[in-house]
Amino acid sequence: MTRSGLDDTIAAIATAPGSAGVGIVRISGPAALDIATQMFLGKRRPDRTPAGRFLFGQLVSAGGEVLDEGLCLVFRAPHSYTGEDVAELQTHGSPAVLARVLSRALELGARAARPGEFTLRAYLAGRLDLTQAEAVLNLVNASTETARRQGALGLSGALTGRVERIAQGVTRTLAAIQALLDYPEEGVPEEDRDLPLGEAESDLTALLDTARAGQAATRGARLALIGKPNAGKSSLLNALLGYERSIVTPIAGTTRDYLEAGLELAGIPVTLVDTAGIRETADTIEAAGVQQALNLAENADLILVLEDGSAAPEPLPLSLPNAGLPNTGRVIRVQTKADLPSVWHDPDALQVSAVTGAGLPELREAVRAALLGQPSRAEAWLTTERQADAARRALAHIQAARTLPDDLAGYELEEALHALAELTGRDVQEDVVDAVFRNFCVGK
Ligand SMILES: Nc1nc2c(c(=O)[nH]1)N(C=O)[C@@H](CNc1ccc(C(=O)N[C@@H](CCC(=O)O)C(=O)O)cc1)CN2
Ligand SMILES: Nc1nc2c(ncn2[C@@H]2O[C@H](COP(=O)(O)OP(=O)(O)OP(=O)(O)O)[C@@H](O)[C@H]2O)c(=O)[nH]1
Ligand SMILES: [Mg+2]
Repeated sequence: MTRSGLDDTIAAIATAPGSAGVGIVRISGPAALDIATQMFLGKRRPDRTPAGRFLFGQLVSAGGEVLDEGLCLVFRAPHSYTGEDVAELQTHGSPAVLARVLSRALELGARAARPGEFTLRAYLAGRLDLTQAEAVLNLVNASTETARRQGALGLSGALTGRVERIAQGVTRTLAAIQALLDYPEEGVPEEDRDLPLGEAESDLTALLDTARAGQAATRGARLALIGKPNAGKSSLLNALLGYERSIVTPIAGTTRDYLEAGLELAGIPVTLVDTAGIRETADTIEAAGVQQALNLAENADLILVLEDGSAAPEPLPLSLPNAGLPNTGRVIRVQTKADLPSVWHDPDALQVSAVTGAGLPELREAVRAALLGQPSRAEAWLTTERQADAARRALAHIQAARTLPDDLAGYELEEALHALAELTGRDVQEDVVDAVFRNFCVGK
């Protein structure tokens, strides 16, 4: 996506594909109202209508054919979502109507908008910062109440506010250090050095602690069920889902290919992944399934390791690829078949029965705790890896500054401020911005 072409007028269908009561074609840019006037016939012309009005009329083709009747909303720069002149054509929401209305707008000189281009224009006009644009994306994609709340909080500027409070503390120390470099005899008082930096460090650490929850809530989480054949993986998947999705038999090696199913768990959109039981095998097909299971475990956000409680414990013949990663809490150990007499005991394993449902609430709670932790729901969370990465770099610079002499600390604090400004998007490279907007759909 380039910044050139901001003089263009862009158009797109803003509503979801498929049939709906109403559909919207949005046109934004200097020619928006002119284009609308040529394709919308009502009592008043859009280009002679004051901002904030809507008109009723007919949408017409080049040859004068009536495509549909509908409404035209008129926005005038800078008072619109994009900050530009905007016309919204609200029609009956069928794919056929919307396709004709959009192509008429394109015929009249609009260019098809790229993904996220309306919101990009709002960002470039300074109407949204980058965390707010990311929040818009979260709102558009929100499938759970937690994701919606975080989207709304982010759009209100709450995340930027959190980041800016941290930046203020850093700026205060930086100013004191710079004054000291000019007037060395004064010395930096502790209330301008250790206190604000200590606070910035703990606030930033708390903010970073929300990143896992923020990403789980907005992007969803993948949960792999891993274990030996017959451990009860498919049965547990079915029990968590509440319906028979996966084949269960007493034969070891029933599941060969992996299988995914979605559910909402504590406000997180979760994809459960059932996998082939892990064992050494001469069967080529099964061996491929075992390899796949290990890859799925590696890429999962959380791994449920299942072991049959009614059978003698046997270590998995293959070590889990994530063992020893710093990312703790990625494994939950589950002792299955808790309704049968158990032949081993391990206080670290959760006892669950897919048959009676015993232990399922505790398992759900363990998953929730592993994915969300305890971040305050009222506060804005980091919701993207981009944000978390910037926050991590800022934290590292602040921590370095706390141990360094003043002249070197000043440099670290400048770098920390850069990273925080990247987080909000106040100081950010064009390719980073492009990467953010690439994730949007067309029409947003
Ligand atoms: N039909 C429709 N619904 C929508 C949007 C839209 O663009 N069109 N939105 C977006 O996709 C969201 C709302 N966001 C918007 C944000 C600002 C303005 C706007 O025109 N602001 C002007 C005027 C404010 C006022 O009259 O008080 C401004 O800020 O100056 C419009 C929508 C959600 N619903
Ligand atoms: N009593 C009891 N039996 C269970 C439970 N869970 C699974 N089983 C039985 O254990 C056997 C294997 O269950 P599956 O769910 O197919 O095991 P799996 O881990 O998916 O096995 P593979 O697909 O072969 O790797 C079946 O006979 C299930 O009925 C449980 O909680 N209690
Ligand atoms: Mg199975």
